[in-house]
Amino acid sequence: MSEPLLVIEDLHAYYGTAHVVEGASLTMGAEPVALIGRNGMGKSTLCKALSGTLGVNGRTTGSVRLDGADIQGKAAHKIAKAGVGYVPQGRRLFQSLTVDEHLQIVGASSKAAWTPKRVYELFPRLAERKHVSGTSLSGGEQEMLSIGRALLTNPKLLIMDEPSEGLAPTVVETLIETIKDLAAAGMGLLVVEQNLGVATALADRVVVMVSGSIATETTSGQLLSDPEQQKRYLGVEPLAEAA
Ligand SMILES: Nc1ncnc2c1ncn2[C@@H]1O[C@H](COP(=O)(O)OP(=O)(O)OP(=O)(O)O)[C@@H](O)[C@H]1O
Repeated sequence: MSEPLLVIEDLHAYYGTAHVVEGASLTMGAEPVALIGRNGMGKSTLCKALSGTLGVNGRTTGSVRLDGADIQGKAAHKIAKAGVGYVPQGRRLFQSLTVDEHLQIVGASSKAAWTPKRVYELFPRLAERKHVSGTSLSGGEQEMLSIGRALLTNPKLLIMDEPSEGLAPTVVETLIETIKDLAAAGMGLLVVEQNLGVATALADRVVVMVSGSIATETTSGQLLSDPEQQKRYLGVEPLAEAA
């Protein structure tokens, strides 16, 4: 039997003395998983811990395996090389770099599955804005660039932190279709989403983070049909049409 795509066991993450992820465990295959939870529960910190981007004060313990390879506590570039693509919350682009420079600095091999050319085919809008500074793009274009940059590392697993944040509904719809296509082509997807509509459109399996660990899980169908669950897990008022 082959190993599951991602196995997280008793993962802890700290910023200095702040203990934020407190024993998170999750096993997932290539099927998309949405990670939800109220504000401050540690979702972004878990994403950072998995991608090696906690920063200078960050520290992790526990076990994280990607396709059987130990990636816990490794440097970000090694984790990327092992097959984790990370699209951070807020996109993290550079004002001093153009769209094209953002893609070129990844240093993707011209023989790799994902090249800048293929990213431009996926997002023609980026091709039109090739020479524009990363931070001059619209929110949707910035998200495309952040995704494109992550794809250039040819990930087996794409971790996305709040991809729909701050985007107009029509832009979100297009984005959902693109992300679904990537997942349908076999890329694993772990997506943090506070937007219930987006989370449930992207994944059937929904895991819930409470106080630094994965407390429970549900399905999109159950979540959408149960306003109580929505309130409990997300701390938001239920979707009007879900009642
Ligand atoms: N760099 C940091 N240093 C110290 N504490 C931090 C740091 N970043 C986040 N935290 C704390 O860790 C906790 C979890 O934050 P995190 O951003 O992971 O939660 P979240 O579930 O993603 O929340 P949100 O939905 O609001 O983004 C919060 O109490 C936050 O204040």
